[in-house]
Amino acid sequence: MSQSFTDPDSALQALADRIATVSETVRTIDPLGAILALPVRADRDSPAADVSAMDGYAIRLSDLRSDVSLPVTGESSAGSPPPALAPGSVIRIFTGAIIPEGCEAVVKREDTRESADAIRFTATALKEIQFGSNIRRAGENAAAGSEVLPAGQEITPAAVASLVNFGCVEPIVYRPAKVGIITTGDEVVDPNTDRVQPWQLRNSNRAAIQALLTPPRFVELTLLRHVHDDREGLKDAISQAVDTCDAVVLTGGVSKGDYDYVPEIVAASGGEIIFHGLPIRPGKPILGATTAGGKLILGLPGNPVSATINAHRFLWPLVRRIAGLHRWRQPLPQVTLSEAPRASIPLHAMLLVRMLPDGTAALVPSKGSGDLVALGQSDGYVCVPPATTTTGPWPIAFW
Ligand SMILES: Nc1nc2c(c(=O)[nH]1)N[C@H]1C(S)=C(S)[C@@H](COP(=O)(O)OP(=O)(O)OC[C@H]3O[C@@H](n4cnc5c(N)ncnc54)[C@H](O)[C@@H]3O)O[C@H]1N2
Ligand code: MOO
Repeated sequence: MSQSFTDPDSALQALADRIATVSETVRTIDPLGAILALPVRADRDSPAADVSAMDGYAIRLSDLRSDVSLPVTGESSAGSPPPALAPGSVIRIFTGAIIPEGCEAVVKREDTRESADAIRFTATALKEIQFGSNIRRAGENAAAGSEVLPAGQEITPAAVASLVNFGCVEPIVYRPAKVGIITTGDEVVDPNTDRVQPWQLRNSNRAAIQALLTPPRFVELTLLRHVHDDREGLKDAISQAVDTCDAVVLTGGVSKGDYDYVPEIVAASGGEIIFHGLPIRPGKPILGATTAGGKLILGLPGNPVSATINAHRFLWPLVRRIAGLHRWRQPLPQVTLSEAPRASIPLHAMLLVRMLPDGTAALVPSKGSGDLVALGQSDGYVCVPPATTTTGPWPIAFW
């Protein structure tokens, strides 16, 4: 039963609650951009031993005096085990090298006066060095066995560094979410069509949604179809897409026209329509549904600005969720508009904006949801609540 929602975020949440997430996992040696299916644990303490945080000298605190010249009796360099530290002497040590037995602090080189094979301490060293100074303790980042990366996290370049450090060279990740894009409409033609007639237009919706989903590794575009405004053709396309994909997004055919077959086909196939129509502009006719098996069917309005904005606002977070990301909803930063929206509408408005050098956002003049010029010139859109004509700050989503 389709529900009536007063705000788009609760509609998104209700749909998210009904869809199944990917459960199959794979082991990969090339994990960048994939989503961890199991937490990663430290295979040993990090750091693995007490190590020096600075280039300098390993000392005993009882030797930290102004009146002594201490002989340098050895060296602890990264990559080899250290010699022991005898009382009344120091050991030259390098960043990352293991702390010698008996050492209680490391003094930076620049806080010593160095001669050929002995050192004296400067006033700074005498004042500042305490037990443990410039020593990174074994296990201070993580103890062996503790969780260092949670399941459901995207493997970013930063996470790759962490994985490798803990010896996890073949993490277990979710297989990508399979998404199918079906565009509809007799007037819509391939962008490579030679002579586009006045009654035709190029398929910009497919290009926009494809572009939106292309960067991440956790998405696989499994099916790209265009179908004419024909009930049987659309039914077949949807059924084939549902068989092979985790999520199917359609554009066009969701409104109230005679050829708008999407809602009835979804309903007839046994799916559950969570919403059909939301108090948003653009995108009022949007349709959110699930199949009996919990797959997502999202029907976006055909108008290109509407399709692009709502793919970003609804499809993108839902695909992230299906793919297994725990933080599938990304919090939006707030921005103040350089001028207030002129008209007050009783809908949640998503308004195209461009960032200005002073950090405010200017509304991009737009002729409506078919205006691909305004769309192309925008940096993103702001989400303004109903009946609002103030400059905010409002949440902003960047493309
Ligand atoms: N009687 C009503 N009419 C309309 C309503 C309404 O509530 N009552 N809502 C309007 C709104 S809002 C929108 S948005 C559109 C959405 O309608 P559809 O989803 O059925 O989309 P279409 O009619 O198929 O197409 C609308 C528009 O977009 C162009 N289009 C379609 N597909 C593509 C594509 N792949 N690439 C580029 N452009 C595309 C299409 O040619 C139309 O110009 O309905 C209003 N009507
Ligand atoms: O989705 Mo419609 O774009 O509100 O015109």
